Amino acid sequence: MATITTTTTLPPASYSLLTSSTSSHKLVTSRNSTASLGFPSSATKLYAKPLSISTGFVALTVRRKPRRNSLKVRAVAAPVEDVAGFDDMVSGTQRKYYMLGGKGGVGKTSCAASLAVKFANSGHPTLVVSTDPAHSLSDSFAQDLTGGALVPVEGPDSPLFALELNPELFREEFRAASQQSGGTGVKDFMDGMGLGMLAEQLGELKLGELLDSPPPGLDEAIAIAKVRFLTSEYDISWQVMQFLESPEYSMFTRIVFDTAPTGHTLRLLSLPDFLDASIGKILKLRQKIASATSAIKSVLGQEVPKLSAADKLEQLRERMVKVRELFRDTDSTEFVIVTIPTVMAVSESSRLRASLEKEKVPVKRLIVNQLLPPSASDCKFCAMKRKDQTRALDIIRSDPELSSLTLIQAPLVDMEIRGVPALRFLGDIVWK
Ligand SMILES: Nc1ncnc2c1ncn2[C@@H]1O[C@H](COP(=O)(O)OP(=O)(O)OP(=O)(O)O)[C@@H](O)[C@H]1O
Repeated sequence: MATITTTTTLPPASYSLLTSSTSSHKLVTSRNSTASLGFPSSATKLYAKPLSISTGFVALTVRRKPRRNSLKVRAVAAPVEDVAGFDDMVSGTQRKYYMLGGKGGVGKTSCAASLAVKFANSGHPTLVVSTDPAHSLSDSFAQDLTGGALVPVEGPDSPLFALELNPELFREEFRAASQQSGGTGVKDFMDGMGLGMLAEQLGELKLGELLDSPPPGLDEAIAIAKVRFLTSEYDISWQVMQFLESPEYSMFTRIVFDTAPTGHTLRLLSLPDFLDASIGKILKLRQKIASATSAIKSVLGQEVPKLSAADKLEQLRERMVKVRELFRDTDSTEFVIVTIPTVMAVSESSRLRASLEKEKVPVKRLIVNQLLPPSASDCKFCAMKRKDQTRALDIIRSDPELSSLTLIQAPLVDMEIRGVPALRFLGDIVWK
């Protein structure tokens, strides 16, 4: 048996997570604590009254004790293979980025949050960022992490901060920049080209529709319209680069992204190329306008207003190029696909891997979450479920996109993964 000692001070309660003999994990508590874990008030509530849940797989026992002394949490685990390759993930002090993504509801946030906790407990100052407009980091950590700014997460041994990106921020900045220039920015371009009416018409269309075969000869106008109707992906990429460039983020050696469900994330990843092309066209158009207006200026002697919205676009374009470089850097970045053992989820993961490959985003690991734990006596429902899951695992093993990835199998735990202690527990199972 290998013994892992974590450094944690518990509130006046004892806490134990014990697995049945079928599982290789045990988390037990004893007195003699060594370090401090500040429990969030919401998590403390969890321990306020005795609680005992036990099934074939995991038993969670929480008992209040009168003593105020620190308690030592000792995780005892049977020898495990280095399945996830966590040693490799944790080694080195140069900054690394891990993006976790997959279909909605498969456990992206739980896996991302547990990885962030594990990094922080391994000594890395860590940041966990949610790029999902429907943030769930606060729910997962059972702490209020909202507000679009860095918020310290209470609990882990080394600094862990969370950031839930605000999808409206860039849109607001862009709007402000447009207003500064005394007009609506992009619309000024369109009006200047006699395309104001077209801009209005394009405004009725959805971005996705605009992406499909733009009418010939109207490339530039379409490009403008696309950028004008910014989606949350623009906001997110903008902020990702903004915070990565900012000095206050330089302390973090591990940054974990909890990404939005597949569709959003793919749009986010393909955005740099798309914007590079679109903004390139807009800037060309801007040049044309600038030379035309300077000719007018020389005739009429009028000052041409500065188009600061266009400057903003130029800045956005530069940032997009950096985002693309970051997403594709095999030395520092990795996209971890999270899935569940169902045929539907596996099919989507296969498509996601293919798309990531197309975008040249490095992928090495696949987490199959919520696998039924081994059991000697399955009920009829469990037996059926297990059969389905085995079939899905077989599909993964023969799928051309997925079979080469390191397969990380994470069990279905019979309690809600919520709060730092539960995330630590999940992390010790998943990130071996
Ligand atoms: N291995 C597991 N065992 C038991 N419950 C789990 C496991 N993994 C995730 N869950 C639970 O499943 C639910 C969804 O998980 P989570 O929020 O991590 O998924 P998600 O993929 O981030 O969802 P969304 O796409 O909605 O953001 C949560 O209630 C979480 O506690």
